[in-house]
Amino acid sequence: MVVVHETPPSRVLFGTGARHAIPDELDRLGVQRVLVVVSASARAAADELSAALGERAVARFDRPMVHTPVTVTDEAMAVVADEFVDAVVTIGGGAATGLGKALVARSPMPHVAVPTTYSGSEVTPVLGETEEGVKQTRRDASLLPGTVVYDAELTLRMPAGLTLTSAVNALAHAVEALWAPDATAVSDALATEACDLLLGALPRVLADLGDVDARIRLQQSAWLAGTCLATAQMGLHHQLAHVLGGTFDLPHADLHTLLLPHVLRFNLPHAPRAAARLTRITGDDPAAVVARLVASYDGPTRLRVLGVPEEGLGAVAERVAAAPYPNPAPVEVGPLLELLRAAW
Ligand SMILES: NC(=O)C1=CN([C@@H]2O[C@H](COP(=O)(O)OP(=O)(O)OC[C@H]3O[C@@H](n4cnc5c(N)ncnc54)[C@H](O)[C@@H]3O)[C@@H](O)[C@H]2O)C=CC1
Ligand SMILES: O=C(O)/C=C\C(=O)CC(=O)O
Repeated sequence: MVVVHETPPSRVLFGTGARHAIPDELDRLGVQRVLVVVSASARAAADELSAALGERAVARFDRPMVHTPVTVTDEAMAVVADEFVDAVVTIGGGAATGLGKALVARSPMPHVAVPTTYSGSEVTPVLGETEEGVKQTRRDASLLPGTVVYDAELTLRMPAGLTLTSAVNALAHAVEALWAPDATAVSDALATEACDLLLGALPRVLADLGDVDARIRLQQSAWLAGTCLATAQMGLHHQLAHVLGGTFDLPHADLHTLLLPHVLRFNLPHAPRAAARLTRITGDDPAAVVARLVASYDGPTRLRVLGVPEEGLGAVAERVAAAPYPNPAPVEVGPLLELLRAAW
């Protein structure tokens, strides 16, 4: 069998204070009319950037939304057109990055992504968009942000809950790369290092949210994990997150966090290589370790608490089983419904 490994070409500026290099990066790109897309949490960083850019910061859009609803993208596209925007800088979580990608898909232009969570979207050519409650996810090289700026100083105020769930979102990217049918020596190496680094750094950060060194390590693991998502195919875990998230408009990272132990339990008996690596890293049953980690920091553990109606689970199982993402365990309605009921 021949597997194809592609390394997506992103340029990464990494380091505390890296955000101050954004104006020079925009000079390098030769752009003049910049739209700043910003999550509510990153207003101060956007103000700082706008002041540094002066007249080049022609517009700001501050309402990116999780799961990238096309109605919100349409609003932002009107700003792109009205202001003759020729580049977008996104500062914030995966919702801001996703909106940047959706704009680039409609109006090709340079995208500088400045992530403030661990979603990893900034290094992937993946975009999920939601229209009328249905989330469609696609992959295209043109969606990958050209420049990524990782500045751990922008993550120091991330609360414990988001730190935990966003890091587990990253962990899920690495875990699924380990059992992906197109895993390669490179994706295995990235995924193994991502899991090891992340599981070491996360308890340190949760013990001291302002520990810059541990935050840097978490950001490095998110970068590695995002790169796994960029190169290897997603499986059942991401598919469940996308179908549930799009259908019930749920918080993305919370959903990943509560699903991961269940999907690990479901898949690991069918994925011996991934099981061996994860057992070596965790020193225990990987599903139990992740479940304990989430529970001990009061993370989300029940779909019903997120607001998913029990009677909606059957339709989710049927939709996923009708067109499953590639997955080591067979994806059939009955076992899937059991998994969902356990998570509910
Ligand atoms: N295409 C891809 O490769 C990927 C896409 N995604 C997408 O990204 C979105 C989820 O992104 P997330 O980052 O989980 O959440 P998010 O972008 O929705 O942010 C969640 C909340 O956290 C706040 N926030 C962000 N950074 C913060 C910080 N440093 N301190 C305090 N608050 C902060 C935001 O303002 C928001 O209220 C979903 O739409 C998901 O589908 C997620 C992973 C990969
Ligand atoms: O589920 C994830 O973390 C990875 C991919 C997506 O979320 C797709 C997207 O909404 O951009």
